[in-house]
Amino acid sequence: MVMARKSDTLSEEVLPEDVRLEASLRPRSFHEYVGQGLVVEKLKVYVQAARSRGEALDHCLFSGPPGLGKTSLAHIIANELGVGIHVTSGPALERKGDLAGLLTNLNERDVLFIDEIHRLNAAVEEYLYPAMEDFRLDITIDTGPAARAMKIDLPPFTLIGATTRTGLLTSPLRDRFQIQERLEYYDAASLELILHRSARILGIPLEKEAAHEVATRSRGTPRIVNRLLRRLRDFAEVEGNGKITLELAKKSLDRLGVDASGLDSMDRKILLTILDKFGGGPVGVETIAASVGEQRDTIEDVYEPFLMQEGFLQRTPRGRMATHRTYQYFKKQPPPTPQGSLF
Ligand SMILES: Nc1ncnc2c1ncn2[C@@H]1O[C@H](COP(=O)(O)OP(=O)(O)OP(=O)(O)O)[C@@H](O)[C@H]1O
Ligand SMILES: [Mg+2]
Repeated sequence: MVMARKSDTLSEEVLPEDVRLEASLRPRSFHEYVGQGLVVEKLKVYVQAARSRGEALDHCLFSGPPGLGKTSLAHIIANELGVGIHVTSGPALERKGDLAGLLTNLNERDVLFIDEIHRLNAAVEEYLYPAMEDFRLDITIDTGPAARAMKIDLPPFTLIGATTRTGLLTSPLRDRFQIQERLEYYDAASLELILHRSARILGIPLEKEAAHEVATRSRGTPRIVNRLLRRLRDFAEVEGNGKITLELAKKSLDRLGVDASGLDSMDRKILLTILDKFGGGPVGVETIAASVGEQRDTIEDVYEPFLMQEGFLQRTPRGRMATHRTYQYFKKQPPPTPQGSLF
């Protein structure tokens, strides 16, 4: 289990309490899965088609920032296909034998879900190619002069891979997924629906206006919405009458370091580093990572996509740059350039 490194940011890795919470709140069918409209519409068609032909669904690759619902989708697809799901992750498959064990245990049309598939090691990855393409395993028995190559037939199955960025996959692996979908950040309306659903399941009284406030301050991410709901419940029970009201939500979110634009403390730290230490950029992501004490991958997977979508950050060939909006947000004056104003 991955432990969070810092407690003052919203967007960090999965906390142990999330694992329990998510199991109870995870949507179980397409019907319960809120948002991602176009992706879900397409998947419904593919699933129905595969079902009616009695075939395994084509291999699927889901990408997108953490907490947007990749794992949930994999479980839903298996459910809707009416097949079993076997769950593992890239780092867990250390040796070819680990993968062979899983593959030879699959039933016909089952789903094999590999989370963090970009972290598969090269030997295991190559072993996966014939399994994906021809439902076949090429194994070698014995070593040295006695070594013999053997082929094992596998039942047709569906591999579902999840990754934060498709760019992290080698192209031979990526090309073997016939279905590739990218999950986007959720709009506030979808997050509100998710909040109300979670509040209902957990029995937490939640005002409509409060739900709207939380939804607009959750970095477009269902996992964060659910995490904040839990924290607000604590505030409501200890300092209020148990109900999450707009006033309580606003006050508690401020105290949690989540501002009105939904930026958390690490978001602000990154932007301020670019503004104050590097004159607004351009500055390389490695340098930013070192300055804020975060890993480069985390900056690229978790923080940058949201900051770029919200117009706080620009990626240029020479590095990351602050935008007009960043200066406005921090109430700072953009630096003058020889041509006059930068913007
Ligand atoms: N579309 C959705 N509708 C309702 N709830 C959702 C949706 N997507 C995600 N959630 C909620 O957010 C939680 C996190 O989702 P999930 O674990 O599927 O994300 P993920 O993309 O796999 O994240 P990671 O990259 O960290 O593995 C789920 O347990 C669920 O409660
Ligand atoms: Mg996941």
